[in-house]
Amino acid sequence: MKILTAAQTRQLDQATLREQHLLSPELMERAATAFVKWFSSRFAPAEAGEILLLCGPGNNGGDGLAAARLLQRAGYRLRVALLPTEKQSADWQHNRHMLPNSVPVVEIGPARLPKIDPSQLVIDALFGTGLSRPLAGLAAKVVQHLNQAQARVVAIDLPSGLFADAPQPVDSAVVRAQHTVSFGLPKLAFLLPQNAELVGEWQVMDIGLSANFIAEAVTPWHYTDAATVAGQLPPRPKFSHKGTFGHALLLAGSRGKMGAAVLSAGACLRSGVGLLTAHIPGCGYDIFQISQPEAMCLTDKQADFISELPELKPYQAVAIGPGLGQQPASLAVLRQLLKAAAKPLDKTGQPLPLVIDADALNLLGSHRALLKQLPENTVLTPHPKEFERLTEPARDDYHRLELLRDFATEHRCLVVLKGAYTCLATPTGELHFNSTGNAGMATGGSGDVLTGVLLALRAHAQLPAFEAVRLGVYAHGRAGDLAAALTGMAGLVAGDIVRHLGPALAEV
Ligand SMILES: NC(=O)C1=CN([C@@H]2O[C@H](COP(=O)(O)OP(=O)(O)OC[C@H]3O[C@@H](n4cnc5c(N)ncnc54)[C@H](OP(=O)(O)O)[C@@H]3O)[C@@H](O)[C@H]2O)[C@@H](O)CC1
Ligand SMILES: Nc1ncnc2c1ncn2[C@@H]1O[C@H](COP(=O)(O)OP(=O)(O)O)[C@@H](O)[C@H]1O
Ligand SMILES: [K+]
Repeated sequence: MKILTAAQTRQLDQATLREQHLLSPELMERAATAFVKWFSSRFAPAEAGEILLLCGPGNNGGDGLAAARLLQRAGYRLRVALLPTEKQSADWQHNRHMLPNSVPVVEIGPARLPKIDPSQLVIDALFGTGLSRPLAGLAAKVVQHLNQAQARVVAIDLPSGLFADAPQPVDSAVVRAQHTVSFGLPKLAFLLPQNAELVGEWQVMDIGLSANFIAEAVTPWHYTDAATVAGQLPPRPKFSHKGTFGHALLLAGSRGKMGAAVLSAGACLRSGVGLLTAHIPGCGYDIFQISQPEAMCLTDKQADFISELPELKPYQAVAIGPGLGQQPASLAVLRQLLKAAAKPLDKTGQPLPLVIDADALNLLGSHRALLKQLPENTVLTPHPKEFERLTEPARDDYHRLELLRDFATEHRCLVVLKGAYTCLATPTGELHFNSTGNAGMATGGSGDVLTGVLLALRAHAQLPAFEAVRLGVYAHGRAGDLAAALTGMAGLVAGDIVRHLGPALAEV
């Protein structure tokens, strides 16, 4: 699914009107109907009490007025407060005329702010994608008044004052919504941690916008949902054997962190790899062999950390990093690996697929000259702190996306910036946000599991690099969701994600 800018969203509305021979009030009616469908599925009229609808001057306000009419017809009680302006949009005026007189309407003024009860439901239809500058004056005052009231707020399309696709100055007035009900496609703003408390829980409703326009729209931003990855995992042919699905090598673990190696290995095995060999420090031999009997195991001459790189010929992909530690000898192994992987090992002429995680990323961050040696399409899986060590501190989440895009294009690699909407950056500068996963996965070892999943999928001969990583990130989050449905979020541990990888991959 694509994510468009606010400007493209307006063009999309226009393209839809042209293509479907609609009048613009008809499209607004679709939006309002979709909003009311969501609203009535969440709040029964009796539970909603008297709703306050705050209405701005543009089409977002127009959506609000149309929704007010439909809500009243559906048995809800509401009053409307209008933000005064010199001009209102044509569709706003149309819906103002359509609003029955039985809905009380008042005009807001500097000395006439609407009374808002903390227990009240408020619908925010002040501003949407047409916001052209940060809110000031009376509009800002209304938003601050609303936020102070601590009422439950449902925003139409966007919390008012929030830009759909760009940061706003700190301290600017933005509605804090508990729910945001948007139309057509998700907005970039919904996916960034800095906006979480403004957007709340969000939902996108289908209003039949032009599929042709969306297909042709050029955007770096994408959203990976179930439809994106459906059918992407190649089926296992009847006569396949363990050699068909690749032999993966995992370099992981150190004293006290053998669990990372065990979790990664388990995830790799549960993600369909044909064979897995782990190279681990001597101290981990019993731990590893007992907990992962399906994997083969090579032990390092060092007891507590990894200091040797095994012969790479047998392997179709290598992952390094989970629980590795940052010993100089392990850094030397990473150096050798980058050098060896860059030289094509087989007749395809492709470099050996690598997945680099955790301490291997920290080693790259403290020896940045090594970044120049990353083979093309290497997968890096930093969380925001690890990413900062590879680049620089970001001013905000939007700046972090810029740094991410620049990093992936400069080093021609696939960077998985982990988080609530994990963002995969590609060598061509695309950013793919993942839709699956939950806060239960914010627990030690979840990232090690992801490394194992990606290792298995990069070892799969029939999966191109980008598709493998996008699919792996999606399946990892989906496994977390399936696990949390059983354990609850607080009770979820990384091993639960491993146990649900099978069903998650079976779904796609
Ligand atoms: N087109 C369609 O058919 C559909 C559209 N849809 C709906 O339309 C919404 C977009 O509508 P929109 O483009 O009219 O913009 P909207 O967000 O209402 O605000 C624009 C108004 O606010 C003003 N304004 C801006 N910034 C301001 C500020 N800081 N402080 C004060 N004023 C400010 C601006 O004035 P100006 O910038 O010209 O000064 C203008 O008057 C979209 O979010 C969705 O809800 C759906 O119904 C689907 C079908
Ligand atoms: N709030 C969240 N919502 C969705 N996924 C999350 C959330 N928090 C963490 N995750 C996922 O869990 C994993 C955590 O990785 P990481 O921070 O490396 O953990 P660890 O180092 O303990 O293994 C990432 O894949 C991340 O996307
Ligand atoms: K709004």
